[in-house]
Amino acid sequence: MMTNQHSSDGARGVFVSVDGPGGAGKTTIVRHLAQLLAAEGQDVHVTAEPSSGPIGVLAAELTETVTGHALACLYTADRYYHVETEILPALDAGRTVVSDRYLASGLVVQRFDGVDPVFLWNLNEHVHRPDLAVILDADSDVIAERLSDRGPHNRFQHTPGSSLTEVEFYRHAADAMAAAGFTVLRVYCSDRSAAQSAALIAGRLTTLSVQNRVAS
Ligand SMILES: Nc1ncnc2c1ncn2[C@@H]1O[C@H](COP(=O)(O)OP(=O)(O)OP(=O)(O)O)[C@@H](O)[C@H]1O
Ligand SMILES: Cc1cn([C@H]2C[C@H](O)[C@@H](COP(=O)(O)O)O2)c(=O)[nH]c1=O
Repeated sequence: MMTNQHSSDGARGVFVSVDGPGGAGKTTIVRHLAQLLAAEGQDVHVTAEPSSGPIGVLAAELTETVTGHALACLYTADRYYHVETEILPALDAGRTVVSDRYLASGLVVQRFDGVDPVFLWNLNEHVHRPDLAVILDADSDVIAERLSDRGPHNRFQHTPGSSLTEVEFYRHAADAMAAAGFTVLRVYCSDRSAAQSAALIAGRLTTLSVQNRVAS
């Protein structure tokens, strides 16, 4: 995977991605996190994948009907476009970018269609690294219950046992990313409220910013 070039003036913003199994609470936690960071005075840009750009809109439209490698390529194309047109410009403007789904989702979701994780990893090889990749982890029974209360968002969440499989896929993705040198924060969110998970992430971002200031 590509490593990022950081601007030498230290003005570039911080990029945090939040991924994890369906129903783990990504969207809810991102909302709390954005509020916390904004309350600290940060200029926060919340985004998501699929992005609202043309490839993201197409991917979202086709998710129920297109499968496998073709869909993986579409989501990865959206990711590269998302980085180029939205994430990097926001970071260059000094904003804190929080993405609801990013690379780890790209390493996981298409595995439900049988796509080889090595293919997914290679496809994403040049994706911009988040400063902090948060991966939510949870007891699969807890998130299966949250999903059934809220209702599934996509075909991947209809399969019985999908929560257990997805938890395992995200653990594998977190291990692979950590082994490749990503800064990964695993947040176990079965027994934490969304606000508590967001506070944990915000705390880690503060530590990272202090470390980066000391290092520069
Ligand atoms: N501790 C918790 N943390 C986060 N969400 C929780 C928690 N407890 C219950 N929920 C609820 O779980 C449901 C799923 O949350 P959310 O939609 O944020 O998940 P998600 O990971 O974004 O799901 P998806 O991948 O399907 O979009 C919501 O109704 C949310 O209110
Ligand atoms: C990034 C990414 C997303 N998807 C799919 C999975 C879902 O159908 C949507 C995301 O919607 P949600 O409300 O956040 O669950 O996008 C995918 O298949 N592959 C990906 O890489």
